[in-house]
Order: sequence, then C-alpha cells, then structure tokens
Amino acid sequence: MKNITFYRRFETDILAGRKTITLREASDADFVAGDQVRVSRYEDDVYFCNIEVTGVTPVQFDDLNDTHAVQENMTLPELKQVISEIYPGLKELFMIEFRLI
Ligand SMILES: CC(=O)Nc1cc[nH]c(=O)n1
Repeated sequence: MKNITFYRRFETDILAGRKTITLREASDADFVAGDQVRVSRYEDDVYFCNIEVTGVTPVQFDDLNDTHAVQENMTLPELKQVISEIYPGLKELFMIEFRLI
C-alpha cells in the first residue's frame, strides 16, 4: 500500500472530514484515483488513517480559489500562505482529492 504523510497540524481536520484535498509538488503526487493510501504524520510517521484517492488534478498556485480553500478547511489567504511556506516559489501543484476509508 502506498503511503502519504501530513503535517501533524492537519490530522484533526482529516479525521473529521474537514480537509478533503492536499496540494502537493509533482514528486509527492504519484497517485491515481482509486489508490488506497496509508496516512501517517510527517513529524513522527505515526499512522492515523487510510484514505482513498478520488482524483489527481494539476493546479497552478495562481489559480487557487475559495473552493480549494474550503476543501482545505482554510481561508484562501491562509491556504496561499501555508502552500507558500511548504513550497516556496512553486507554481505547479497537484490537487489530490481523497476520502476517508
Ligand atoms: C508533509 C507534507 O508535505 N504535508 C502537506 C503538504 C501540503 N499539503 C498538505 O496538506 N500536507
């Protein structure tokens, strides 16, 4: 089974179903719809759930919108700030949509 890690601060939102996408650089987006993926925390690799990937779509940083922000349980300015901190200067992102399984 493939694995993906999330920062610890996202764990509660994922488990509550409030965060249903993740925006990743290309090297971290090697998923296709239907993949069942083990999820662990980036900081300590502690497992916390499994997800099913429901879609993978390229998205430009400059095209991020309120729908993406809602899917991340953030405001759009918060989302742009977070992504800018994780991937400074990166314009081409991939939106991985998922559901808890
Ligand atoms: C570990 C890691 O890169 N986590 C990320 C990155 C972007 N979005 C996200 O939800 N989680």
